[in-house]
Amino acid sequence: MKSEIKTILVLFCVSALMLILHKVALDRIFIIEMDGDIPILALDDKSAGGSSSAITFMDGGRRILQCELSASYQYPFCELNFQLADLSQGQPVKGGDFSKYDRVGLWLRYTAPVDAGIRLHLRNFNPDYSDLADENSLKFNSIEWFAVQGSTQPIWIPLDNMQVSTWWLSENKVSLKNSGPELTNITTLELSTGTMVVEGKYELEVEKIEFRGKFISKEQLYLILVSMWMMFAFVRLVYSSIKFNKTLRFFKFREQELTTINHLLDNKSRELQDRVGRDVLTGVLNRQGLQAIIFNQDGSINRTKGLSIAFIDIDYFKQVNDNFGHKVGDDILIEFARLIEDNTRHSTEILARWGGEEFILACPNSNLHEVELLAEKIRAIIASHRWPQGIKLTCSMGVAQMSEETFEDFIQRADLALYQAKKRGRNRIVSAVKN
Ligand SMILES: Nc1nc2c(ncn2[C@@H]2O[C@H](COP(=O)(O)OP(=O)(O)OP(=O)(O)O)[C@@H](O)[C@H]2O)c(=O)[nH]1
Repeated sequence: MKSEIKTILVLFCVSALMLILHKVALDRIFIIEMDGDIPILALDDKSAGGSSSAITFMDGGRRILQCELSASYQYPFCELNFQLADLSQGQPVKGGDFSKYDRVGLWLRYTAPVDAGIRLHLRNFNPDYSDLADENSLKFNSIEWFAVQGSTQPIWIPLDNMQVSTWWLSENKVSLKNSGPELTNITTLELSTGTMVVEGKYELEVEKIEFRGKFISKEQLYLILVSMWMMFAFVRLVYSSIKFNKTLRFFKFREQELTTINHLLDNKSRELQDRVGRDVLTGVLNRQGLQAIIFNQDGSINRTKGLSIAFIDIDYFKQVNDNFGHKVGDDILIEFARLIEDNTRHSTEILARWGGEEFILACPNSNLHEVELLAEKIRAIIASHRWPQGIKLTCSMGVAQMSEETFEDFIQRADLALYQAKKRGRNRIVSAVKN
């Protein structure tokens, strides 16, 4: 941001400097010296059949034109003729390109019998309409102005004010394409007496003629400035978009990272929840796990057809521990749980370790008769299974179907039935009395 402000300030200063420089400097100047190399002639209307006479000479650095104007010709004139290019036949015409200048300054004094005008002609050569054999075919880019006598020096004339004389257009039958002012190949500059003249003596003193323009036009300067600012805006836009994309990519990456972490946390939390609900030794559900399945969120019991359980207890398990050691006891517990799970349907028959050597087989959609049949099947499997170390193992069960009672009362009824099974000699099933 800081560097951006710096750049804007620099651009602003450069723009201001360029505008100021353009205003006060960077001038293109061309001076026509009165006693220099440029041939300067005095011309009059004698060549057109008139009888005016003109002479020129230098006086203290000033070019003087003295003219005796006679009305014998329809358009009498005298002029100072500055020859800027060689117009000899057979040579390519190399005039001056005055289109590069904005204005011309004239340091002159004019004396006339009346308040007469004065004319400036910039004659242009263009092979489209000019013929070296005919001096009159050079285009007349002209201007005539009045109030010359006593005017402040210099007189600045904007070159945009030059116009092509209409008499010249019609005399030379110039096409529309070539009818506008043209200053690219100026061969001659003429300072001539005006159109509304009377007979008498005229004198023109010229000290200096100076053309001025700018090396860079206003339009070019504005184009450079606008391009500069547009370039800055473009670079800034590209930079911002790259930066934005980078930030976007970073945030997307972070989002992916967070999603992965969330997944991991989810899995961990599920794993922990699972561990809390499972018995560490046998891997089957524990008390908590069973209750989480049996109870709904609102505390009600999840049953459609009915909930029946078999409360299972291994017979004389203490003796197993005592005779074969706790480790064997553990292995027996693990195998006992696996055997029951292998012989039940996991989707509808849920085994949980209630504590010690006690298990509950819960059947959420079974009635008492169905669970009695299942219990009997399991009892027989346990009793006939080949246990390690040749151990003979049996189990007793109390089975019950839940009725309108609390879960605790229901378990207690099944427990009582189990107690009865133990009392009646073990390795058997007793159904709980109905509530
Ligand atoms: N190895 C092992 N033994 C356990 C575990 N939990 C409980 N026991 C043992 O299980 C035995 C249960 O004994 P009792 O309650 O007297 O019952 P029993 O010997 O099975 O006799 P009845 O139930 O009356 O048939 C105790 O010795 C406990 O130490 C366990 O996780 N591992």
